[in-house]
Amino acid sequence: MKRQQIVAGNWKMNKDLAEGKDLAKAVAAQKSASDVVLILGTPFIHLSAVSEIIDGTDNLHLSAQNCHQEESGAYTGEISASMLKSVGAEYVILGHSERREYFGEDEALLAKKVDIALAHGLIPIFCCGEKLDVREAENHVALVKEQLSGSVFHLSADAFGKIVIAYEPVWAIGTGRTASPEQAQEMHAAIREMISEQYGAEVAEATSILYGGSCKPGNAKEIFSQPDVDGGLIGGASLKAEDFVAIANSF
Ligand SMILES: O=C[C@H](O)COP(=O)(O)O
Repeated sequence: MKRQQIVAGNWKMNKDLAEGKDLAKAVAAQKSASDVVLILGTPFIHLSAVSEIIDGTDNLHLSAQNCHQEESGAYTGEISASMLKSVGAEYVILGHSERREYFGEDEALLAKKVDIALAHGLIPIFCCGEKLDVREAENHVALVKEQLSGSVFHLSADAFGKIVIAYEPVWAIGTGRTASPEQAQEMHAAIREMISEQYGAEVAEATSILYGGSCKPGNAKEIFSQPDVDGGLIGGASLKAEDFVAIANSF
């Protein structure tokens, strides 16, 4: 079965509204006619406007970068999954290392976020990945297994079949230091094996696993050519339409 190829941009906390609209318009104007699913992961306040801009396009989709784990209530400053759905988001990035590091998000909390996102019809792009010390101690595969076990392996096979996994080695995020294609392939194959053990080969074969961490037009082709790499979660390079679309055209 052919897996979905996905290139998702994570704008993080960048671009004011006017700049974000310009970026979305530029991506919409340049996008390729290929089968690649292109996702714009915008700040919350951009979602409505970007949703209108990409409405009617073939392969452009909208993602949020986080959601709260509860349905609604007294959580000042927070945004719920149903709110995201109501403004046109189809995806939500969960478990990003910056959320883990700066906002203390752990596996138990992320499991709740994954559940509520799915309950509202959002597709989680679930991030996992090790820090440098873990990689150097060669515990990276075990660590990623813990992350997946704690946050997504409680799902039924049906529910798991809806999600996207993003492997992002923390040491490669925003550092200019990319995982080598071999390092990416090793981990992606290991993740697919974990999924296979949990849900069987069919689900594992159908799951899109994205690579993230200093992915750029110059290195995307080599990384995406690995058999278990199904695309990328792109930070810095997603802020320039030309670079983002060039990455999408790297399959
Ligand atoms: O979500 C995206 C990743 O954190 C990668 O960021 P980067 O491409 O700037 O290294």
